[in-house]
Amino acid sequence: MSLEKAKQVAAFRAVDEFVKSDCVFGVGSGSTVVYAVQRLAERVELEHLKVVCIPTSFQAKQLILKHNLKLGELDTNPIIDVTIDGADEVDSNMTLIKGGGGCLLQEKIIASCSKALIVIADYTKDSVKLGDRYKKGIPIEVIPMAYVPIKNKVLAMYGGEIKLRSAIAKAGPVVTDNGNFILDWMFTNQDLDWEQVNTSVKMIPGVVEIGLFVKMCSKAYFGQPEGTVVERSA
Ligand SMILES: O=C(CO)[C@H](O)[C@H](O)COP(=O)(O)O
Repeated sequence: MSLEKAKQVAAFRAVDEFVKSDCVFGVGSGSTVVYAVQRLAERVELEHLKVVCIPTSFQAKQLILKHNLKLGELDTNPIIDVTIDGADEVDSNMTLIKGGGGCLLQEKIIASCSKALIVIADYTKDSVKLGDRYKKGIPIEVIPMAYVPIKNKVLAMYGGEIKLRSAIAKAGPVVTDNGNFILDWMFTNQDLDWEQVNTSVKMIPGVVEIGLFVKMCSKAYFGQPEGTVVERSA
C-alpha cells in the first residue's frame, strides 16, 4: 500500500469520527489534509451536513472553495469545534513538529482557537522523540529583517544548525502566506524540554511563531502500510 493510501485512510477516519452537522471545522494544510477535505465534501453532500470551514493557509482556503464548502473566518467564528491537520512528526507525548509546508503560524492560531486538534498522518510521522524520523528540523517563522540575529540567538541557546528555507521555483527564500521567512532549525539535543523551547524561542524579538505544538493535540490517526489506522490520544 502506498504512502498516499496511508494518508487517505487516516484522513477519512478522522473526518468520519469528528465532523458533525452544525460544526465549525478548522482545515489544516498539507498533502494529507487534501483527503480530509475530499471526505468532508462527500459527507456534506450526502448527509446535508452544515459545516463552516476555517482555513489555516492559502492552500486550505483554495481547497474549501474548490469543494464548494462554506468558508468562514475567525472574525465570525472565533471558536472552532474541531481542527484536522497534518504534522511532520508526532512524539510519544503528542508534541508536534509542524510547518514543513510553511503554514505553521496560521495553523497554530487556528489550533489555539479549537476545542480539539486532531492530527492525520501516515506511519512515517509516528515517533518516540522529535527528530527520530523527521530530519528537516523545527521551522521558525521570522520577520525577514531579523533572520540573522534570530538564527544566532537560537544557536547560542540550544546549538544545532539553522538554514534559511529556500524556495524551489523562485530564486531566494520561501516567503510565507504572511510575508515572512522560515528558518529550519536542525536541533541535535532530542531531550530538550519542548515546552520551554517553545516559550523561549517565541520570546526572541522578530520570531513570529515556532512549529512546535506542545499540549495542543488531543488525538492522532496514523495510516499504516497495510491500510489500517493506529490511533493515539493525549
Ligand atoms: O504543518 C504542515 C504545513 O505547514 C503540514 O501539516 C505538515 O507539513 C504535514 O504535511 P503532509 O500532510 O503533506 O505530510
